[in-house]
Amino acid sequence: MSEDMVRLDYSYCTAEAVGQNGFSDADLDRIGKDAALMLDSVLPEAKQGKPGFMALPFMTDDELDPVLKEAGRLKDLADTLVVLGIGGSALGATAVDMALAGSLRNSFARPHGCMRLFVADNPDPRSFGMLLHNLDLNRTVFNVVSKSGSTAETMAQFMVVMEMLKNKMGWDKAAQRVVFTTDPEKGNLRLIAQKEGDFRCLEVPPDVGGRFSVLSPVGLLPLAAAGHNIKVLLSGARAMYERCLNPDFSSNPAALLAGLTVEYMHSARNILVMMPYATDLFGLAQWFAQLWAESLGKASDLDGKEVHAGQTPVAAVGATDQHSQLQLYIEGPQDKLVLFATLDDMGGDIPIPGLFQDIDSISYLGGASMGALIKSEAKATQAALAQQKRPSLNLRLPRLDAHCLGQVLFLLEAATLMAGKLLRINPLDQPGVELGKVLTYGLMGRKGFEQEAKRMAEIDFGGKRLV
Ligand SMILES: O=P(O)(O)OC[C@H]1O[C@H](O)[C@H](O)[C@@H](O)[C@@H]1O
Repeated sequence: MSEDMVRLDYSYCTAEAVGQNGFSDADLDRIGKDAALMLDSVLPEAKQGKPGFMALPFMTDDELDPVLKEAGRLKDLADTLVVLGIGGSALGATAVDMALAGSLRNSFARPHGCMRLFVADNPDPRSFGMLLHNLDLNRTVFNVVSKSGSTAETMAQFMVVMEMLKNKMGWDKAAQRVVFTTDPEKGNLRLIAQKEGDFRCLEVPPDVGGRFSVLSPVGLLPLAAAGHNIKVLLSGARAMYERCLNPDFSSNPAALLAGLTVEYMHSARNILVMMPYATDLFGLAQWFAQLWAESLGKASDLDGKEVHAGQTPVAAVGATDQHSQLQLYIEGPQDKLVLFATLDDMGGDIPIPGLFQDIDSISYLGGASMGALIKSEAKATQAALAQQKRPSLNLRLPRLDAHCLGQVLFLLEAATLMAGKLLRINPLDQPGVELGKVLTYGLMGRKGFEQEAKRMAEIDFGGKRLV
């Protein structure tokens, strides 16, 4: 196996490591048989690039060209890019930018040729207002990302920004500073682009759902503008695609991840904690939370039977959350599976100087390094969980670069699809989030949603009992 490969370590899911909460060889055989049936249905479609996210790693240079050209045009116009989008239209760009440029990326100047990237994903007037207040509009461009083109939060942000830009520089110049990423044919952004003419547009492939779209122009444009090598990101995803199409369960990391997590769901491990031991991977854990939650949290199975499937994802980060959540994971309810992610090469190390050698309780740190400390903590935490018969998995990344990240993104997407197939639910829709949306439309007075406004008056219990 190449040294560049992301590996899945499932040693802490075995009976040897966690007793009755782990799997024996016979269990693994059984899980493998179910997974083989699942792979029989997934692989022929995946080979055809279905569902749509399977084809994204294979975008050709011709398909990438408009993305790279647009990123270049934006860089010529400005040094700051603000993405207006939410959910799958926001989390992927944040995850990759945070991973590759660091959690503190917006606190310091970026290297030459790399735009500052802000992802404004919430219509919270306080935080959005503060961002707008601090932006120099002459040096800022905006990427409005919405597959549907109807998401209230994103459209509201767009309208606010457009008004500001228009007042400052007139409509035509303002429109040049805004690029849409949206469906090729449908939706309000497409309509506005057709009507107003001045807006540039990139396409979200119609068969790629928002939470699976990070490797489409949704994620690729902002990432290219921020200076990340999107071709290397895709090459990592391609390498993982090959491995996820392996019909042999025991060599297929996505099938293993899906098979083991679904098996744990069946034994009431209803919570999946993703806990990377790297501050800069916290965005990845948040991106994964949407992917896992929206894809697997379903009321009914493919036959319409009520199942209420799913596993609650929790985003944590090591070592930080050892000092906040770990107590619960080690001694609380036996309802969790922890998915660690660790880096073999932390990307630099900091030696700890040998100060205070007369204080035994800290002298051992002198001469060691921060990298050695965080790596020991990751190992110790997995082992400590196992001592309490708590299973865990570990995604081992050789290092934090675009190639490894491309592998991880694709692996988690493929595993999510496969988990959905094993659960016999549809992992590609999200019917449950609709009701809240239409009730909001009712409250906001949207035409055609008068019934929802009435309904809201009946079911709004908020504020009825205040203390
Ligand atoms: O890209 P958009 O159409 O604006 O959608 C943004 C988000 O909105 C929804 O509520 C969906 O639940 C998400 O899956 C989606 O990523």
